[in-house]
Amino acid sequence: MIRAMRVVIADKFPENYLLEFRSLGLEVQYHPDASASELPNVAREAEILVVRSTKVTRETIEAASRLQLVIRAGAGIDTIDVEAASARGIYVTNCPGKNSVAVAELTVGLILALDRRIPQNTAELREGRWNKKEYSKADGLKGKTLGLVGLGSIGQAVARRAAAFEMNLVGYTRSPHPELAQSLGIIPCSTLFELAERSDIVSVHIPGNSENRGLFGESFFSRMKHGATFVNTSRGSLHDTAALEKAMRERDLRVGLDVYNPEPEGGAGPFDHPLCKLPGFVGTHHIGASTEQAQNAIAAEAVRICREFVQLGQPLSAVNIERASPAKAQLIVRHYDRVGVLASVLAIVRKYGLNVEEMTNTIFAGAKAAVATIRLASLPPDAMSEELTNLKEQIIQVTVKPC
Ligand SMILES: NC(=O)C1=CN([C@@H]2O[C@H](COP(=O)(O)OP(=O)(O)OC[C@H]3O[C@@H](n4cnc5c(N)ncnc54)[C@H](O)[C@@H]3O)[C@@H](O)[C@H]2O)C=CC1
Ligand SMILES: O=C(O)C(=O)COP(=O)(O)O
Repeated sequence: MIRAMRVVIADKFPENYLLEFRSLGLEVQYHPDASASELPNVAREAEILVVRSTKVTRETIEAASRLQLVIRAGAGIDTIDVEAASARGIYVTNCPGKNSVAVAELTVGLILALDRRIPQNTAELREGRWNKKEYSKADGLKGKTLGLVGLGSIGQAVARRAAAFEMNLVGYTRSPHPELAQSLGIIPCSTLFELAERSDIVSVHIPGNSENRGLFGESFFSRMKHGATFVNTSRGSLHDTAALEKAMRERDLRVGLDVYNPEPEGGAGPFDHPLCKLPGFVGTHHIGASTEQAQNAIAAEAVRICREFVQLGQPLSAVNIERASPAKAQLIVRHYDRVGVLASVLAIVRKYGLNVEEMTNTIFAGAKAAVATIRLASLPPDAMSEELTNLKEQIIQVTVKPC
């Protein structure tokens, strides 16, 4: 008997969207408080695993023997062992762009909070002190230069909001798009250091992958203007905390963070961080994506990806598909649509020791004939094409092309 595919949701998820998973014919298991160490057990029987920041380790991937798809209900995929998933042929997808506005709103909130010292104002009021004298000192944002590192979905959303504050915008990105930058009024910087030197406020919107680890260290902060502002709502692994502390103490750098390295697992727990006690610091609890609007948009996207997966057998936007195909040749076989034809073709390909990299089979109207496109690791010898052509009862035509 074929059992329904099981989707395990191992993080907090809007409950009304759980019904939508069920309407796809999926069996839903909801574990909102699962930790990374519980996940190998929780996901053991799952075909589809949906997570927010809960870490999906190699151990989970290897324990979940039925797993076919991991959906990161968010943007950053640094919490998932994508390499382990790829090694077992498991798709990994994220929900790009669906929480960008929420992160951009928080970024602007941090920038304003740092300029006007809103949390410090509130703390003094709570302690029963009126201190207009101290808190009357603020710069204002109009005419200040905001330097955006990363001009993807969130960087662009921040740029649009900063433009409303009449700020000047400079940007640095790995994937320059001059027309887009121009349309957003962003002046491109050719290096990260140029951005550091030109900006009054730097805001970081790049992934926390291994290449970007520690990108913001002493050499970057020492190029920032004295008294400038650094905001990171992307990942804690991107900045060097000790260098940031030094810059705060020696160069009056103001710092706004939503992300830390490390962060406590789960929703609540003790937290002791060296920057939090410094006067120029404003921070939040990795809540960039945590608005109802963003979580509904993320949940709707996770459901859409599941629907696509159930209907097509694959997600169309997995992050771990080999983009540069290793195939060197295409073997195109037009054949009769009969039992065993593809098996005969593949047996001959195997006899010649050729690895199949990709393969599709398209049926023509009436289901009498089909075309198989088999992409091979190397060009086959002429003898193989001849052998295939000789299968006259099964094969209509054989073509070989390099690719
Ligand atoms: N605080 C929070 O709750 C959230 C944090 N994030 C973080 O924000 C990051 C960015 O998100 P999106 O804008 O949606 O991603 P995105 O993929 O749309 O944009 C990232 C951009 O960064 C660029 N980039 C990568 N490395 C770079 C480098 N070294 N220098 C300059 N540019 C570089 C890429 O070319 C790309 O254009 C995510 O990877 C995630 O870590 C995302 C959502 C919520
Ligand atoms: O989407 C992202 O990359 C985030 O960092 C948001 O994480 P969260 O969904 O709040 O655990």
